[in-house]
Amino acid sequence: MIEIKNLHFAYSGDRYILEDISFKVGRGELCGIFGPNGVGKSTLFKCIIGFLKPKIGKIYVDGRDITKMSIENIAKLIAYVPQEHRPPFPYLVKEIVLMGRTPHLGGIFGPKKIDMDKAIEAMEVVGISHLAERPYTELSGGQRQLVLLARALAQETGVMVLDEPTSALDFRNQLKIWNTLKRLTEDGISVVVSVHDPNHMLWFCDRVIVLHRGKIIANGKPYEVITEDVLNTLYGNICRIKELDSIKIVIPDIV
Ligand SMILES: Nc1ncnc2c1ncn2[C@@H]1O[C@H](COP(=O)(O)OP(=O)(O)OP(=O)(O)O)[C@@H](O)[C@H]1O
Repeated sequence: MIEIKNLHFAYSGDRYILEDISFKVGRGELCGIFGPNGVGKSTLFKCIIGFLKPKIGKIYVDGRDITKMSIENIAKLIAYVPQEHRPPFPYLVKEIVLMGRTPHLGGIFGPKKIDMDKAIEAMEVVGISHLAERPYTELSGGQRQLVLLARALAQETGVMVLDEPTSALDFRNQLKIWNTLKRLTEDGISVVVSVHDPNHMLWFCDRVIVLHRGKIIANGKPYEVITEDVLNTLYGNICRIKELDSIKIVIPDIV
């Protein structure tokens, strides 16, 4: 469970990118963070994982204030899938996934069999076992996204934060990732994810937080939160919401 209280963040001076951000993500909840380019989603995620320090506010994971914790200790509680990651060295895929085990390794002894097994299992879940011996730097953007998800799975944390994890994926892999995230929530993991497609918010998330100009303008169940009014506020009048077999679907105005 993660709780953000009154978070304010500025890269410089007091020009706040994020202002008065407060929300909770319960155990086993899949929470979408939704908002236009540049609204502050990645910035929020970097605050949550301790890469950036909020000017004001607190972030609690299972009641522990992570704004006071080291990055190493935060990594035992939260796994992060960044938008993009380019390592300077052509590590093999299996080595990148094994890096997810780093917070669990004891001192100088390095990975044990259990760490290897967890990395292999994570690659199987994501469907990338066949890439294990390939250099990460030679993969396509979508394949790299899957590797980063496997690395996060291997980390075995109670909270996962994913920044646009499906942006480079084909249709089948997008659905696979959403199914994987759903399954994780069934195991009690809290998942926070940013995605640009409002339909994905409607169809897959339990809760949606909508950001506009650095503030939360809506927080609740996707069917209540993703409305034509909210989409108009974010993007102007470019789409409509229809219902098909009682499933809501956002349709662009040009169709
Ligand atoms: N290192 C930085 N220094 C100064 N400003 C930054 C920095 N990183 C991001 N910003 C600014 O902070 C704002 C929020 O950026 P952020 O990357 O968090 O947005 P986002 O919602 O994740 O966008 P996108 O959907 O395009 O990924 C933007 O105006 C961006 O220009």
